[in-house]
Amino acid sequence: MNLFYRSIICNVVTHCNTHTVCTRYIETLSSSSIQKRKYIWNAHKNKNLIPAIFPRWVTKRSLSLSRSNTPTMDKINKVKRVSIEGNIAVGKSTFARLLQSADQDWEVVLEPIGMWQSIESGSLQTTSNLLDMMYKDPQRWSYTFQTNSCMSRMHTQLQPPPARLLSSEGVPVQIFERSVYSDRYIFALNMFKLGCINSTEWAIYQGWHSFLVEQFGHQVELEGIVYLRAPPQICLERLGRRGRTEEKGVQLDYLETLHTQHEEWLVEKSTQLHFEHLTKVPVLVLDASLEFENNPDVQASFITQVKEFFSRL
Ligand SMILES: Nc1ncnc2c1ncn2[C@@H]1O[C@H](COP(=O)(O)OP(=O)(O)OP(=O)(O)O)[C@@H](O)[C@H]1O
Ligand SMILES: Nc1nc(=O)c2ncn([C@H]3C[C@H](O)[C@@H](CO)O3)c2[nH]1
Repeated sequence: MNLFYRSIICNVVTHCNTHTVCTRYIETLSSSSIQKRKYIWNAHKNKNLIPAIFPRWVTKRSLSLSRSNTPTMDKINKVKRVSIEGNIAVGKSTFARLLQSADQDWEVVLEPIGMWQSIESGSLQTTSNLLDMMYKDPQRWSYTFQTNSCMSRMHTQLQPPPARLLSSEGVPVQIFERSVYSDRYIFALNMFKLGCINSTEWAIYQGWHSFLVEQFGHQVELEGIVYLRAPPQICLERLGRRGRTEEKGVQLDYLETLHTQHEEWLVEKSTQLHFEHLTKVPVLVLDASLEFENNPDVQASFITQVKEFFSRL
């Protein structure tokens, strides 16, 4: 199945004009997805839409795959994909940097927050800070924010592993800070529960999220999740110390709702998931309330646990 999806991408690149891209893609979709074909075909007819949707998501990964032969695909498939999940300011980026320096076979991909803070809008070369807009007026901007954050996460998860990982003799791992899954099962769901995303927006979000995750198949699947767990009160203190301007209005109750979402998805497993593989992904829970930043003993213990976890995936 993995090779199946990856061969689609190779076809896309080999025939790089837009018309062929669409035709090839449509030909290779599963025979039961009539509706999906119609959707893509209609998109294809709108000449402005297609270049914006397909090639940007597939280009980077596909360029490397187009030159690839079966041994290279084997190497790509050997790279495991893991996400780091956890509440706001729990220490994911700090932990990710620690992992990056711990092992040459690990490649960390941080959350693209800079993109959300600086969205190019219009021809006047102005930028909008969507993160700020979302925090200031969540009712108005949450759906837009989730659309953008999920697209950027999708893009991130489709990036090919660096050459260093492909030539690794050990256990190469791509580590993503959050994922298309936390986008839906933590943030978007939380915003829906808080009434910041209405039921129509929620239905639309879920529709395209399922569609995209299913179509990209194994390329966006994770082999493991590391959950950094800490009480919301500790996250609030760290958030305050970090002092990111957009987050000034974040209150404890918001962090508590996000904490509940994490617990339901990753510990209690009571969140209703829509992807079979996701229900089976192993989760490593680490006690992130420990002040590990300046404590080499805690750091060493975390790295040992992570290494052991990765080796079992
Ligand atoms: N284990 C820790 N102990 C004490 N302070 C920490 C710890 N981990 C992170 N910090 C501090 O907490 C703040 C938030 O950390 P960081 O930016 O890594 O969080 P994050 O989870 O990546 O946040 P976000 O959810 O916004 O992406 C930083 O100031 C960092 O120095
Ligand atoms: N609403 C909402 N949806 C998301 O998918 C999402 N992902 C991250 N964030 C916020 C948390 C931090 O302030 C900041 C950096 O993580 O961005 C999000 N907010």
